[in-house]
Amino acid sequence: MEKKLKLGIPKGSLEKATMELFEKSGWRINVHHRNYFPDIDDPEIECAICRAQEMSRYVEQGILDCGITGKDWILENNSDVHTITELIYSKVSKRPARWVLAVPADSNIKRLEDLEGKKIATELVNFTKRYFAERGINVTVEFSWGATEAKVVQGLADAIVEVTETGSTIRAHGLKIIHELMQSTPQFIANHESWNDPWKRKKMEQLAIMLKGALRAHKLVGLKMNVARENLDKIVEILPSLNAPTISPLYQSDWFAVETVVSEDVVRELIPKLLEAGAQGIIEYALNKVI
Ligand SMILES: Nc1ncnc2c1ncn2[C@@H]1O[C@H](COP(=O)(O)OP(=O)(O)OP(=O)(O)O)[C@@H](O)[C@H]1O
Ligand SMILES: O=P(O)(O)OC[C@H]1O[C@H](OP(=O)(O)OP(=O)(O)O)[C@H](O)[C@@H]1O
Ligand SMILES: [Mg+2]
Repeated sequence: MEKKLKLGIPKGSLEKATMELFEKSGWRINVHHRNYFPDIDDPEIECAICRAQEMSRYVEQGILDCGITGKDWILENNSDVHTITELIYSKVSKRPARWVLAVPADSNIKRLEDLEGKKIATELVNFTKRYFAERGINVTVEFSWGATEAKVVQGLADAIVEVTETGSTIRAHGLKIIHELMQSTPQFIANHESWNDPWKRKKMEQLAIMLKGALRAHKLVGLKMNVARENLDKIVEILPSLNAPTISPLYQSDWFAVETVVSEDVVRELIPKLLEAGAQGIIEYALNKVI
């Protein structure tokens, strides 16, 4: 029988970034309008789109072999799943999402303890209840279906526990963050039984290597240049490098090709310095994966 790995892709905030990551990793996923079973260009994988909030339950129950979802929802559901690897990306940046306690800017609630007897609105009910219970603070936690920031503004709750990435939604509602409860990043998780199946494990490991490789390549570029022997030490000293740079002699000459991988952010400072130190024929190129 043909073997297939059932892979869950999160719908919602992480969907676009996840699709882009798979594309960069070497798998093209094609979503059809109003259909939650997208095509993937790998006959060994079967994709399903499902809510990030429910993913870990489906993986735990074996409906899916594996999937990607936030650490926050795995903890909220208390799911018993195997974490293959953490994948550090977000909706718009590479920063982790943060679950924070926020109150109106003029509130006299300043610390966690000030919430004793108060009401909190959140989508992350179980986690929040546990968090306050572990600290011996009595609070009422109410489930919010979304647009949670509005609830403190409307006076429906004293505080909210909400996810933030850039902070713009919190700011737009005139709220202030008084505490961070957790940071959450996407996790590639597996059902325990699937992880113990050698064929499935191999396939999941292949995915993990390529997904991590594509993430590591983000913001990294390759730099290559020609350098005369007398300038070589000077150039190597200037170069920040993941590893030592590769240096190869040019054919029948006293020049060398120097190759390295650097962060994209430093290139604009680096290239003028390299030129000044005698490098020639400098090229910068994009990287798809760094393993
Ligand atoms: N603005 C954001 N920036 C980064 N990560 C986010 C953001 N919003 C949500 N996430 C992450 O995406 C996952 C799903 O988020 P969330 O629970 O808000 O559902 P959603 O996909 O946004 O759907 P909904 O429209 O119901 O909110 C979570 O793991 C969360 O940490
Ligand atoms: O700090 P920021 O970058 O502003 O991101 C935070 C916002 O992103 C999420 O909303 P989402 O887009 O998922 O909409 P939702 O209200 O339907 O959850 C989250 O619920 C916040 O409202
Ligand atoms: Mg959301």
